[in-house]
Amino acid sequence: MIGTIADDFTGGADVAVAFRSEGLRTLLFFGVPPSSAELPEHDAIVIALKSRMAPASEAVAQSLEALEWLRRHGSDQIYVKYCSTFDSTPAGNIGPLLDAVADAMSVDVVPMTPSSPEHHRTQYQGYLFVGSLLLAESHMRDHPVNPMRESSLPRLLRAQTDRDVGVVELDSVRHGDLGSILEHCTARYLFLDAVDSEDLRVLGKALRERALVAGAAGLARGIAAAKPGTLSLSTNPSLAGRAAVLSGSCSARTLEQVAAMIRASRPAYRIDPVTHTDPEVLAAAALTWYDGLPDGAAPLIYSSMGPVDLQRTQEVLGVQEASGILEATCALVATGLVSRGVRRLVVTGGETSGAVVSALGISGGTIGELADAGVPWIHPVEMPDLALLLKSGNFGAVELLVEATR
Ligand SMILES: Nc1ncnc2c1ncn2[C@@H]1O[C@H](COP(=O)(O)OP(=O)(O)OP(=O)(O)O)[C@@H](O)[C@H]1O
Ligand SMILES: O=C(O)[C@@H](O)C(=O)CO
Repeated sequence: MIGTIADDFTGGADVAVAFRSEGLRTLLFFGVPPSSAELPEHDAIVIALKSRMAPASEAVAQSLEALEWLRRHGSDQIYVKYCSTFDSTPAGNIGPLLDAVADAMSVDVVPMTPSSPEHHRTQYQGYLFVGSLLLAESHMRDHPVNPMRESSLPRLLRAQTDRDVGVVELDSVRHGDLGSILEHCTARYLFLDAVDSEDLRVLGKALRERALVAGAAGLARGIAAAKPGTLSLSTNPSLAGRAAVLSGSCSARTLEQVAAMIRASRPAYRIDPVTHTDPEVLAAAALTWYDGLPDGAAPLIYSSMGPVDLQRTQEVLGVQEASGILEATCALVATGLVSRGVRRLVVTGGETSGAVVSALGISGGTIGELADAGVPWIHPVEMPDLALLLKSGNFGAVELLVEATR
């Protein structure tokens, strides 16, 4: 049974879809479940944490708790899911987190790759590409909270760990003896090139019995394909009820999706943390605006903004402070929307989703139909009449928010 530790909530949904797409019965939890949790039959468990941007010590503690829970509940393989654009800071948290998990499991070599061709992320000669651009030349260069200014995966990881880092180049992935490469590897971390889903399937086969593997949803799917289940993804939407979008991501694709909502003449309300810094005040104003909308409106409430405005806000308030204010505000707005009858709630951004899901008291959910690649509707255990779409910052078609809330 594959147990996965994902470093944010949208990433948890993404990797859960990867397992479900290969027919695995997959349970998705937000945070570490209680020991007493009764579990339905399953082939994979994903525990999504809010550890990506947390202080490294906190991220490590959360991950070790998740690891212990997963091993106690029958996981014989652990997958550490990080972002397909390797979102992290020079201090972590990918390195510290992997160090802690690998040490706890006494694992010598951790094979991995962020390659996720479905999301246009590929690894070649140890470099990470987004579409046809190197990571550091892509939109990730100006990511609002973790700008990525380096494209070499070994260099990125070496800044976060003292352990050795190696690369297996594409030619060896395609034509080499991966078993022997892994057996003779002296590096703790081994980045495996993969540029298409066939490469990931080859890797999945080679890694299906490894105790610990890491990467994004692409490799997770490769491994699942090597031990597929029998479930098919739901294709029957059966989604209904009042809809709203709450957007806290400032990623490039989200900005385009927000613009599409405005172009589609959806009622839109912008939360501005510079005018007020009290989340209660900001949320109350947004909800008062919502209360004035006509029945059936499917509005957008957002703080998403482009890099120039964002930088100005961050200079005035501080990066962490601005995030803290807005995440707390989104959490309050989400609670208010659900109590007012919203039944289809779309949230953009991993950190924002983490704040919202925690505020709603949702401990997990089942994976429903896909709104887009890696973006499933989630049906929360505690609120079966609510459908939740947690959208990764850079995922989805430009019209995704409009379409998902029709
Ligand atoms: N106007 C703003 N000013 C400053 N910070 C903002 C603003 N709007 C949003 N933020 C903060 O930026 C962060 C965005 O991170 P989040 O993880 O939600 O999105 P993302 O990084 O695009 O998503 P993902 O991790 O799924 O790719 C949040 O902490 C959010 O509160
Ligand atoms: O891997 C990705 O890109 C996503 O699942 C993600 O982690 C977004 O936060």
